[in-house]
Amino acid sequence: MSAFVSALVESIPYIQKFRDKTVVIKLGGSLADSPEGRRSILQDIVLLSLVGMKIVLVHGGGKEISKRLDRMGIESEFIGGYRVTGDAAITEVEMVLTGRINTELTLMLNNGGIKAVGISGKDGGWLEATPKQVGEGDIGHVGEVSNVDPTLINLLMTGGYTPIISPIGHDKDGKTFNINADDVASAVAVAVGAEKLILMTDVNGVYKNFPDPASFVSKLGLAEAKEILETVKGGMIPKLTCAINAIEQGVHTVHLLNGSTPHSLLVEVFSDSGIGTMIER
Ligand SMILES: Nc1ncnc2c1ncn2[C@@H]1O[C@H](COP(=O)(O)OP(=O)(O)O)[C@@H](O)[C@H]1O
Ligand SMILES: CC(=O)N[C@@H](CCC(=O)OP(=O)(O)O)C(=O)O
Repeated sequence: MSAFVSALVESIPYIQKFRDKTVVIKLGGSLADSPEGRRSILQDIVLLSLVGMKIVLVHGGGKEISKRLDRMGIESEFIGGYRVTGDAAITEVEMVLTGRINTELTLMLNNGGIKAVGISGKDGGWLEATPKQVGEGDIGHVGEVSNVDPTLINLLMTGGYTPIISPIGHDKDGKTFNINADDVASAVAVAVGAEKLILMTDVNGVYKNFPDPASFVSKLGLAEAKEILETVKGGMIPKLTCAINAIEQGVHTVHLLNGSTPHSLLVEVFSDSGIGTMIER
């Protein structure tokens, strides 16, 4: 049997298992410098949708936001992996996330062969937030998810549309919040009862001692994930935190994957071996 046929045959049980299941995929902004990686992820998403999985795509955009803020003369400062977001920054953040990245991904997926609809948390008012307390107190317009109403997302999926989500939320007074995209993906995965949450980033997954390749972890239970959370740094803090929260609230598995590796998404979902870090209860 050719390798091509073997791979197709190996994928049969996975296609059967995940048909009609909801999978939330988060695309990290760290992949902005890898257009090839991004294109292969979007192709994979088209394929997963065409074989019957219900995909919800949540995107970040940290790198592009930092570039934009730099051009505007606004300094980027992070506390615990979260961007301090003042009044001047929030307008730029929303413009990059909802105005640019969301529309670009939506267009690429529509041209790629599935029906995609871009939304932020403001459309239909489904994503409510409160000020996030980090360190000393709240850090401007940084939001913590306080409520997800999954009605709009479910409506889109039922109608055959793939929701593409920009992580911008709001409160009842009309204040706009910049929410970490991992946090939004995790909250959405819980609210829609997702089978899987897949976080695509620019590293292979979780390392016990980053970046020592020998310390890479391919499978983590909940207790071990909590232990490792004490040692990870930067953007891995919100990522691992939200992976743990998702599992504790009913999502079956969370996968951390390197989006720069071509078609890592297909390999992770459709093969026995997997390629990233899988976290399960
Ligand atoms: N223990 C660790 N394992 C893996 N990555 C880590 C670890 N500690 C810190 N990191 C950093 O976390 C980054 C991923 O977070 P982030 O840059 O926010 O990605 P994204 O934009 O995809 O959300 C990696 O590029 C890496 O530099
Ligand atoms: C509060 C906060 O930190 N928000 C993030 C939102 C974008 C994001 O999460 O992008 P990545 O997925 O690329 O990290 C930010 O401003 O960078």
